[in-house]
Amino acid sequence: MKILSASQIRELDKLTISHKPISSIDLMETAACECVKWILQNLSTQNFTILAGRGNNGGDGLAIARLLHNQGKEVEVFWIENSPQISIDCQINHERLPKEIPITLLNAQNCNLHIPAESVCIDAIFGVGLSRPLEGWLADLLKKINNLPNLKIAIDIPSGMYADQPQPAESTIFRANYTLTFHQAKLNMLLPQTGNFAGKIAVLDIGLLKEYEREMPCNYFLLSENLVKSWYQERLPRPIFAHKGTFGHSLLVAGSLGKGGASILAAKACLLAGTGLLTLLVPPCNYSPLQTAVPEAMLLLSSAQNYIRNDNHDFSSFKAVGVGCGIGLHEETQVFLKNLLQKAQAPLVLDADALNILAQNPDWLSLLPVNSILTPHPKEFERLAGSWQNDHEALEKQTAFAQKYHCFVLFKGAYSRIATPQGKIFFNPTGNPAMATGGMGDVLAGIITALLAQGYSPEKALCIGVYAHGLAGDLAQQKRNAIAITPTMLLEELPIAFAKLSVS
Ligand SMILES: NC(=O)C1=CN([C@@H]2O[C@H](COP(=O)(O)OP(=O)(O)OC[C@H]3O[C@@H](n4cnc5c(N)ncnc54)[C@H](O)[C@@H]3O)[C@@H](O)[C@H]2O)[C@H](O)CC1
Ligand SMILES: [K+]
Repeated sequence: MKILSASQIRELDKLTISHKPISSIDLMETAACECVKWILQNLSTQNFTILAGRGNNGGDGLAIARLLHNQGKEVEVFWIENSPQISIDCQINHERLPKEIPITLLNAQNCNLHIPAESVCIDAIFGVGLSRPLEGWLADLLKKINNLPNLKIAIDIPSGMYADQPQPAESTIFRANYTLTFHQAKLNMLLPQTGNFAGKIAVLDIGLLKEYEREMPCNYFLLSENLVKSWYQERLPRPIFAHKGTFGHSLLVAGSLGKGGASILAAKACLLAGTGLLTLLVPPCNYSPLQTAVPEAMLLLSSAQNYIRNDNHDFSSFKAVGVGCGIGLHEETQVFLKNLLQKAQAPLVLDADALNILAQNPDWLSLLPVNSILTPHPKEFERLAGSWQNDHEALEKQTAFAQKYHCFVLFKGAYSRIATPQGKIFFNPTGNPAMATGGMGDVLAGIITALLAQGYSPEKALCIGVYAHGLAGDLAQQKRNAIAITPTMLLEELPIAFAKLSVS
């Protein structure tokens, strides 16, 4: 699914209106109907306060007010003079508002509002038409609303948030629990500095014409369940006469003194994600726990007791190699990594300390085999690529890095994003904040390595792996409504996540 810019969405809007054909007022009605459908399906609240502006986002809000009223809900409207003109469709929806709905005008002179605590607060002040940061009484009004305890829903985009441009520092933005967004999530909802204001995102289909979207140039995509399923199912069902050799032999280079757990987590994930065979290269200090916790794995031992060193093991039989989880930064481990980069014959996944070693030896980046997969969290990426002023600069750095070194860069976090050497970025919608616990990355590295070993291309292995990892995290979180989950809890759900991806 493409993540178009605000101007492309406006263009798609126009094309839909002229070619479908549908009038703009009817498109607005569809948008409002979809919002009300979502509200009725997801909330049992009786009272709603609509904050509507004077542009088309405000028009959506006024239509939502009418439709909720028609459903027997208690509705109150604050009509906010946020722009000198009233859009035509907003005016029509103002005229359509039933007289029973109380409406109060708010402007610079009169901006007092009282919202009962039990009322759900719906923000339809600004949509994607926002052209400058909110100031003065409007900014003060939003700050006041943000301090209220009410459940808050933003329509299309939280007011004050830019759709696709760098957000000026200190901007005032409506802080939503949910954002009901039309057609697609907007880029800034998926980025760390602004995304928090959107809360949970629900994408509502309002029937914009897909054939025109297809032709619009775009480098940003949101992974959809259907796309990930179709990629995963390319290698399914498993042949009846399959044997362990059919699904590849993975090598994980992981662990050091005090970090044997990382190798155990990566190993378990690699097995559950379907590698046919698994060997780990580990230091002897991790030998016993690994043999006990993961009896399925074979072990190669480093000749150094507590860390990995270059022992000239033969890696030629492995179909994929994952390196880095808990390996530490010992200088002999660094030599090992350099040697691996120079000699690797199988696709590589570089995680954690493998990335930190690269950051300490930037010259070695040129040794990265083409199409290697790097899986940094933001701090690791900063060590590799330098710091950034805002999320958009971080996105540019990620794209540039992937293109320069012809590798895939996964920037981990909420809406983890995957940069390809061709300049595309895929955002991942699965996962949740309960997954912010140590060891989650080790699990992910194991999963991606297993998918590579089974023969998926680096791009598909990475996208499927990230999606499945987040999905398993969502299943584990939902099982107990947990605030935090451990990687072990996620591992338990991994087979279910893959099973879900294996059915159409
Ligand atoms: N295809 C769709 O997605 C559909 C979208 N709809 C809704 O329409 C809005 C976009 O509406 P638009 O009239 O273009 O703009 P806004 O309502 O966001 O803004 C109103 C108006 O305000 C002015 N303005 C901009 N910035 C500021 C500012 N900082 N201070 C004061 N005034 C400002 C500017 O002139 C704007 O025009 C979209 O988000 C959807 O909610 C359709 O209803 C359905 C189809
Ligand atoms: K809004």
